[in-house]
Amino acid sequence: MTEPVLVVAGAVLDGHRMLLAQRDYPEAVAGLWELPGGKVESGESPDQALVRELCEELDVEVSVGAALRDVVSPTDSLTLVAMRAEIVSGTPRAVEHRALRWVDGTELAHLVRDGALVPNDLGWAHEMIAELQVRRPEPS
Ligand SMILES: Nc1nc2c([nH]c(=O)n2[C@H]2C[C@H](O)[C@@H](COP(=O)(O)OP(=O)(O)OP(=O)(O)O)O2)c(=O)[nH]1
Repeated sequence: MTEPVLVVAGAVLDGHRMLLAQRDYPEAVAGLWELPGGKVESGESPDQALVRELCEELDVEVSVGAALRDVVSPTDSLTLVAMRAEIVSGTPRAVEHRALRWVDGTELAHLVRDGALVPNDLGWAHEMIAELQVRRPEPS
C-alpha cells in the first residue's frame, strides 16, 4: 500500500491576525482561501517542509511553532497537518497564490460563514478563530 501524501500548512501569525492565501487552481477550489503550504518531500521533516514551502510560496523565512490540534485526513491518500509559524524575515507576497490577506478572528469567522475557505481547513479555522479572539488587543 502506498503511504498517504503528507501536506503541511502554516498558520502564520502576527499578533491577533493570521495569513490566508487564495488558491488559483484547481478549478474546484480556485478563489477559496487556505493556509499556505504544500507536500512534505522525501527526507524532509514537516517543519523543514513548511519552511521550504513558505519560502517558495510567500518569499519569507519563518520559524515553526506548535501544530494545530486536528490532523485532517480527507481521503486515505491525503493527510494534512497545520503548524503555527511566525515570519522572521521578509514581507509575504503571493508567488503562487492569487492573493494574500491577514485576517483577525472575526474576519476568519465571516469567511467560514460565507463558504470562502477550502473545506479541508474548516477544522483548523474553528481552532484559529478561538485563538485569534483571545489574542485580540483590548480596546483602548
Ligand atoms: N497548501 C495547502 N494545501 C491544502 C490545504 N488544505 C487542503 O486540503 N490542501 C490540499 C490541496 C492539495 O491537494 C494538497 C497540497 O497541494 P499544494 O498545491 O498546496 O501542494 P504543493 O505546492 O506541494 O504541490 P504542487 O502544486 O507542487 O503539486 O493539499 C491547505 O490549507 N493548504
